Amino acid sequence: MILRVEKLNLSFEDKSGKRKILDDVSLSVEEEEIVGIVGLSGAGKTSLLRTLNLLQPVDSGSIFFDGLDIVGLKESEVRNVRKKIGVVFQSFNLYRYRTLYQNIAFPLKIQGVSKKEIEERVMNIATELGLEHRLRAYPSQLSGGEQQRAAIARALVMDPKMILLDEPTSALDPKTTGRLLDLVVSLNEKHGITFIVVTHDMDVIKRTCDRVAYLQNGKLDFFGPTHEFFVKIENNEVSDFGKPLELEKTLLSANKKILRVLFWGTRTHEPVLWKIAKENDVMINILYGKIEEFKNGPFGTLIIGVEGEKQDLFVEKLRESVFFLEEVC
Ligand SMILES: Nc1ncnc2c1ncn2[C@@H]1O[C@H](COP(=O)(O)OP(=O)(O)OP(=O)(O)O)[C@@H](O)[C@H]1O
Repeated sequence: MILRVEKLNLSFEDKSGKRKILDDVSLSVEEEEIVGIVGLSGAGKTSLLRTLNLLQPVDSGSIFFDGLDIVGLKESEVRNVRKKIGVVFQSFNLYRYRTLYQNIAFPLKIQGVSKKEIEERVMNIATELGLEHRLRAYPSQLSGGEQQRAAIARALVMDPKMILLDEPTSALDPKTTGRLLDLVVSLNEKHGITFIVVTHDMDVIKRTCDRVAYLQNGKLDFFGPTHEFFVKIENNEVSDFGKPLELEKTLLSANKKILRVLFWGTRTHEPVLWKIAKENDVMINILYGKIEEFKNGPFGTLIIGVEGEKQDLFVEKLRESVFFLEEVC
């Protein structure tokens, strides 16, 4: 385990008085995991991320990073911890009057690393991130995707154990987003870096995250595997990520029973549905279907209509074989 947060509490004082922003938040992150933090705007996601890098002092609670409780450390010790935790802010925070090379080199320079080693490390990272041809450019001359990668390169150059990303795709188009997500997964797999990602973008969660933390009004409402989080969404237990597919009234009236079925992992590729329908002599009608590639396996959603005398038995058997089944009507 690389990170363990225990009973973290944070409040801010403004004109209307003291407001609780994080309420007894506890969670743990394994080494080499990618964890997403999601929730409505104002739920406390960025505040949580800032506490993890000690940019935000907390009221109470502990943060164990790499075995050490980092809450309440002296300034000199904080600097040592920050070397191991990279942060990429939503606004990138690149130095405007420094070239890309100087931006990436900056953290090494203030650590007193030799010029030769800086050159080597910056070149290696710039090449890995496809930025080697842009090293002389200033931030304003870089595209949004390049600026994002520059900010990641600057975090990466310190050889961190964990990187915190705040809304990494909010300024990117879909193609650049795809490239960035591939990069995060490859850095995670190749360098074993743990990532914690604050996002509103469900593609980020699906494609990169092993587990999801869902914050609601500063409380941790859910923390578990990505596919289980999407079941929560399908179940309408979280209100901010859109409703599951709305079914047309005409479709509903045309079938006796409508089921929403979720498959996860290798089961997604098995002909479970056809087999159980055949065994129970029911007719099925597929109204909607999709399979998405999540980081930890394929995730299938099916909406089916069922007709036949043994439809109740069919539902019972199918429920045993799939990840989630709900009778829509
Ligand atoms: N320095 C501060 N002083 C006072 N209130 C603050 C401060 N920073 C954040 N807040 C408040 O704390 C709450 C949580 O903010 P935070 O930025 O953590 O939410 P969030 O979930 O990241 O939201 P978003 O998705 O909109 O970025 C908000 O109501 C915000 O106004």
